[in-house]
Amino acid sequence: MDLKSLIATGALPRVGTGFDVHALAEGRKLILCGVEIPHDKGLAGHSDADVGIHALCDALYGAMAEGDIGRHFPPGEATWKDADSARFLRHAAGLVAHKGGAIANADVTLICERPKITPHAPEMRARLAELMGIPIDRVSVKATTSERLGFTGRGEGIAAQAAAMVLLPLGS
Ligand SMILES: Nc1ccn([C@@H]2O[C@H](COP(=O)(O)O)[C@@H](O)[C@H]2O)c(=O)n1
Ligand SMILES: C[C@@]1(CO)OP(=O)(O)OP(=O)(O)OC[C@H]1O
Repeated sequence: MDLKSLIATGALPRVGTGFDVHALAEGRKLILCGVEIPHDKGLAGHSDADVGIHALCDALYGAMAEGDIGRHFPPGEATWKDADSARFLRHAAGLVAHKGGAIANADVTLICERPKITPHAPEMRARLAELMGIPIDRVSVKATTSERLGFTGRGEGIAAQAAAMVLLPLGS
């Protein structure tokens, strides 16, 4: 059902949050929120390590009380080796639709000193919106440094946090 009809039926707005971290390593592509970004290092992981998408998936699963990404795609399982994380986000969004719900909005924050995220944010928003099947004006991608503090400040890794609101029929 579309968002407007769900609101009219008194569907319950449910919020979810997600957080993820991946280490930066030489010889890896940097893929953030579904977009490949030119950088001297990429994120290490079993999958493509798209930290933004992983955090967003957890926000969607959390909003539905459906566990986390590792429950749906067990860590280290051979099938997910170098997997495109787009697949995980399509699954999370598909589960919302399967329950008769809709995604109201999503907001991702990437935490790193480098690369600069803002120039890539429009493309990231467009990709996330496409994968979730919602309009781009309901998808936000932001960035912050950690003022050179901690592992993100030292450039050892990138962290992401996400929030999403989902409307679900009552009782689902
Ligand atoms: N990797 C990043 C980090 C930050 N930005 C942009 O810079 C602004 C200021 O960041 P502070 O951590 O100093 O508050 C931030 O609001 C972003 O617009 C960025 O593009 N990429
Ligand atoms: C989706 C998975 C699958 O191996 O991807 P990873 O690259 O291992 O990423 P992580 O965020 O550490 O854990 C989630 C995993 O379930």
